[in-house]
Amino acid sequence: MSRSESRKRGKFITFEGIDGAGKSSHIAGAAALVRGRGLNVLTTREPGGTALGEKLRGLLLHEAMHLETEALLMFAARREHLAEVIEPALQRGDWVICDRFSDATYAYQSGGRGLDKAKLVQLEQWVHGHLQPDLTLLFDLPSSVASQRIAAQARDLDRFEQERAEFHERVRLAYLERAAAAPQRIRRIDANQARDRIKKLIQEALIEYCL
Ligand SMILES: Nc1ncnc2c1ncn2[C@@H]1O[C@H](COP(=O)(O)OP(=O)(O)OP(=O)(O)O)[C@@H](O)[C@H]1O
Ligand SMILES: Cc1cn([C@H]2C[C@H](O)[C@@H](COP(=O)(O)O)O2)c(=O)[nH]c1=O
Repeated sequence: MSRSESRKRGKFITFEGIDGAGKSSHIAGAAALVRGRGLNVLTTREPGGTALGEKLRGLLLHEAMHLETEALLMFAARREHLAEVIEPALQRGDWVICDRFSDATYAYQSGGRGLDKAKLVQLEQWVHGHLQPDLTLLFDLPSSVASQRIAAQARDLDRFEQERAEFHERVRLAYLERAAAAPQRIRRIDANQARDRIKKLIQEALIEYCL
């Protein structure tokens, strides 16, 4: 067995939630906590995280497309991301904190857009049947509050952010369903509270589950 094979695999942590839930604001802090324990940690995002994935992200966020094309491109970007970034890091023993992963495809493409979940189960099996996040932090927030946060940013909105409130509520419900189905992996965080309080909840979850 080679030295890299015998090394303990790093932890894979994902952050999820509807647009504007506040998850990205906490990724650097979570990474700092892990680094503070003497561990290497890499932060990344989906869709994206590789040169090709970032090009696909540009298309996904800004070009109209068939909903199956959208789901396939999400998984194509993910395949590249896993091969180029996530799996090598975990094998080195590094931790990976990823802003969204496959729970987002279930929530947005199935919950939000209505794609048959069975198709996503097949794609997930194909692309990462052997790997699931160790811990997923689900930032849960009513879509009305999330839209106010996005509106306050005063910038151009992408295709998903431009969707109606009902779309975002369906996405939220789909996330909550996934959390109920996998309580050992997905921890719901009430994102409708002060950043400091949320930071503390994240720290508690990381320590309890992984550190
Ligand atoms: N707890 C909070 N209370 C109030 N505003 C917040 C809170 N957390 C984040 N925000 C603000 O809400 C906006 C969205 O935050 P952020 O970009 O972290 O969300 P996100 O979940 O990553 O959204 P997206 O997926 O759309 O990128 C930002 O303007 C951020 O400053
Ligand atoms: C991974 C993934 C993402 N999405 C959507 C969700 C968001 O609206 C954007 C990404 O933007 P963010 O501001 O960086 O969160 O993409 C999706 O629909 N399906 C997915 O699998």
